[in-house]
Amino acid sequence: MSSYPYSRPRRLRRTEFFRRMVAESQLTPADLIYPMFVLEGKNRSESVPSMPGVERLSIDLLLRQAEQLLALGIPSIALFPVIPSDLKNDAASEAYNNDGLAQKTIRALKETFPELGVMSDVALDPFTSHGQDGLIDDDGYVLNDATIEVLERQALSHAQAGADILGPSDMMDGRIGVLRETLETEGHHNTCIMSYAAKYASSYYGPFRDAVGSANNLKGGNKRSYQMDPANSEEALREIAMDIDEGADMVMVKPGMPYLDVVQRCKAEFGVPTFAYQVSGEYAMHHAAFANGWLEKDAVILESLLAFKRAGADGILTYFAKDAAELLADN
Ligand SMILES: NCC(=O)CCC(=O)O
Ligand SMILES: [Mg+2]
Repeated sequence: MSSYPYSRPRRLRRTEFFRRMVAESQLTPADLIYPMFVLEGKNRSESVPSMPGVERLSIDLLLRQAEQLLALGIPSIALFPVIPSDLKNDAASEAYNNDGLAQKTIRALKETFPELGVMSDVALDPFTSHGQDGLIDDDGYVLNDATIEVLERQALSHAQAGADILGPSDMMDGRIGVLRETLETEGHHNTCIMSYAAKYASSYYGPFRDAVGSANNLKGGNKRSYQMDPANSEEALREIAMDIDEGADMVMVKPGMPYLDVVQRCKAEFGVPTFAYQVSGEYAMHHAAFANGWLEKDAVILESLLAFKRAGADGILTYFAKDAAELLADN
């Protein structure tokens, strides 16, 4: 490499056409997955105060939104059901109800918009009375293998409903292998798994728990006995390696921006389709700054998402998906 004055990096920054010619990463609507919250009923929408612009929608309204997302070029949504408390119990039995809210929504989406990818959440926290992602023993410890048996039934019901992608977000050990095996045995060879492979016990999930109404159930409890310690990244690579080995088609790191180092290491080490989840707390803090006029909304949304691409992510789950796709269409 030659040095100054022969080399002047600013030459390639002088005009927009130069900057575009040498840009190393690009953000497109195809990189975005939009998480959506669905509730029972008709013509119902509820806002989530800690997530401005995010709404819980009944199936009819969700379908209308889905149409807009398709028009914007967003390839897939991630679906999260909001379950009324009288359907929650310690066994999470509503999770595998074939006529449950998630299952009904998946069917409606796939019937109406077969060209829109639907990813379902495989985890028990929306369905347990205690808000943990699994079954618990008398001490409140989340049981690994007993939980997997319920996840298996839940996953199968989602696959039968037509989900394109299962997103196990629970962090039980070994669940990817069990789910893959069940899918194969039951003839769902083409149902994909995007594993929440490195999901951290993060404090950035608060607004999501407001959105699905599990914050109260959790009663100040935490998920540190199964989700990862924010201190660790070697362990993340081991977790990801295990999930790939067990049959995950795609892997995810979560949260997003505070964990971009993990995203980068994952992509560099394994070269598999790698996704990151820009979680509710990241969305909320951006919005708080926008509302105060402290950050410029449009530019910061796009910069925050481009950062994931630069780190090596193939796609981003983000509540900004619609905003970003609209901005990209305008550009
Ligand atoms: N299993 C899905 C989540 O926990 C989402 C978290 C968030 O957006 O904060
Ligand atoms: Mg694991």
